[in-house]
Amino acid sequence: MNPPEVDRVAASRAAVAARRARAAVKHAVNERRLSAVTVLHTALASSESIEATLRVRDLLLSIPGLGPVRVDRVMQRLEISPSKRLAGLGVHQQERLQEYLEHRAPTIDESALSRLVVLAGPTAVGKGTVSTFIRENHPEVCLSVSATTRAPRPGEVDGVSYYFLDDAEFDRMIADGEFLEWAVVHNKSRYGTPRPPIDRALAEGKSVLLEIDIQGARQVKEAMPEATLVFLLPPSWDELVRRLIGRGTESAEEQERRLSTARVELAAQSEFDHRVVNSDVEAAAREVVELMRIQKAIDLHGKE
Ligand SMILES: Nc1nc2c(ncn2[C@@H]2O[C@H](COP(=O)(O)OP(=O)(O)O)[C@@H](O)[C@H]2O)c(=O)[nH]1
Ligand SMILES: Nc1ncnc2c1ncn2[C@@H]1O[C@H](COP(=O)(O)OP(=O)(O)O)[C@@H](O)[C@H]1O
Repeated sequence: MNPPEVDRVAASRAAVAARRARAAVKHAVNERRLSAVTVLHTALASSESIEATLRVRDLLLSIPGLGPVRVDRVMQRLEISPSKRLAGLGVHQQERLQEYLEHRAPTIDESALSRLVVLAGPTAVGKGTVSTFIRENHPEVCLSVSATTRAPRPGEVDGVSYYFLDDAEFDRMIADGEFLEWAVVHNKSRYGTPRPPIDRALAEGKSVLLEIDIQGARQVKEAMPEATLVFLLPPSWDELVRRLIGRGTESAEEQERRLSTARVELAAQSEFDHRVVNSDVEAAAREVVELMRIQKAIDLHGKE
């Protein structure tokens, strides 16, 4: 290699190394191992630092809870051009950015809790069918897998449909505080929402959907008031009865018991933030996902 070529190779290696270092900083902010304010301070302290070469836009985008639309709006308000790097900020821009990062950028709780949506409704209204449709068609939505003491039905897979536990293991999880909520449903089996996977998903900025009963929905609202509660309704009472009987998974006696619970549950619909009628599975699923999007937008943009 002649000298100019050696220079070119060295320069391109240095560029790759700098790109990797910048990506590592953004990743650390995204994982909340490093705060965006610390990155700004490091950049301002030394124009030679990797942090100084970060674009403001990329730094903002690495903050969980900030999407491109909101970032563009924030930058416009801070009067910082999209291509600006941290090292190139004027004094007033630095002050405005610092003030935003310290006081107005989303915090862990704000970005996490707002994306928790609970789907509840009476037995056989189609909660399972609608949430399965969402799981299969909207991979961006994280579906919580509940734990239960009831026996698996044919075709149900442990860890996918539910975590099927015995009473002792369920007791242990209650004692260890591992449930966000739990309840005895239909006066029979216990069902609960394991908390750690939800905290993890929310911390990663994902939307989480819980398909649980009404007692559980109330407990979630109590524990996390920011959660959005959606009530799934049948097109009519007769259709609900038809669906329960048509599913054929319960004895006549069990069906009676569930229908009497359903009457009480239908009366609770006014406690919910939104109501969705499940006439058509795809349309109902779309409506629920749309509500999650709208809710996310309100939570994120409404705070600006
Ligand atoms: N509180 C609570 N309820 C749950 C949970 N998981 C499922 N359920 C509810 O338990 C009820 C019984 O569910 P399942 O045994 O699948 O029977 P289904 O009612 O016939 O669908 C349904 O109303 C579910 O919404 C959970 O983690 N917590
Ligand atoms: N929109 C719908 N139209 C017709 N049948 C439906 C619809 N949604 C669900 N079902 C049927 O109703 C029955 C009960 O649905 P399921 O999802 O098990 O209810 P849930 O989980 O609320 O108890 C199932 O047989 C399902 O195939």
